Amino acid sequence: MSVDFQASLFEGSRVGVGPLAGRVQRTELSRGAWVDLLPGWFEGADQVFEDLVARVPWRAEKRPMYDGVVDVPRLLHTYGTGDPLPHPALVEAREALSAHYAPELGEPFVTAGCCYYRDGRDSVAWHGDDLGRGRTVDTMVAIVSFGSPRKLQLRPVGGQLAVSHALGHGDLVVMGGSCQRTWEHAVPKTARPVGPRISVQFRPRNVF
Ligand SMILES: O=C(O)CCC(=O)C(=O)O
Ligand SMILES: [Fe+2]
Repeated sequence: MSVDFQASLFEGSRVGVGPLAGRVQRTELSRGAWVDLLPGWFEGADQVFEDLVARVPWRAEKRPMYDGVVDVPRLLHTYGTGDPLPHPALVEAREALSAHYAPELGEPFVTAGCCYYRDGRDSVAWHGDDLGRGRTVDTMVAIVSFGSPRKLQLRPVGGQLAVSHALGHGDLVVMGGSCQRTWEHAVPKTARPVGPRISVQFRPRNVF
């Protein structure tokens, strides 16, 4: 096999992220919250999706509800600070996000939460990522989406649904400013026949 042929093979199957600067579109919400969007940030998102399905040690969680326990309707795994990530493209993504947002955020993204929505019955209810510092200070949560598009909805705390983004294959969304404490987000269930979706959320230290 010639070197040229090998190079063209690699070119056609590049997996990784594109540039962020000048491409991310910011929408100011109210109360000091904002959302950045970059559709199609990932190249080779198909391959990343396949690899994540196979490599992430997905687990089902249960949580207490009334006098019993119910299944959390999605599969999960969180990579903590320093844990090796399951795909080099995720390392590339985390480094690119940390570099791009450093002037505003002042610290790197360090954890990667992974969620696997198997079909339209899997979902996450309205919440803010406010169990850690997100409850009291401005921060950022960057989400990359793979697989079937699903809606990410946003509303001000105590208010009506205000923003809905169909997050597609390889898309980036970053929630910033006061978003985790003044706004809530959700991925609603859908009766439409949808395929599986994986979401990877990059967060700074002690944001979850
Ligand atoms: O699936 C998503 O994009 C959102 C997940 C989310 O909000 C969370 O896990 O905190
Ligand atoms: Fe969240």
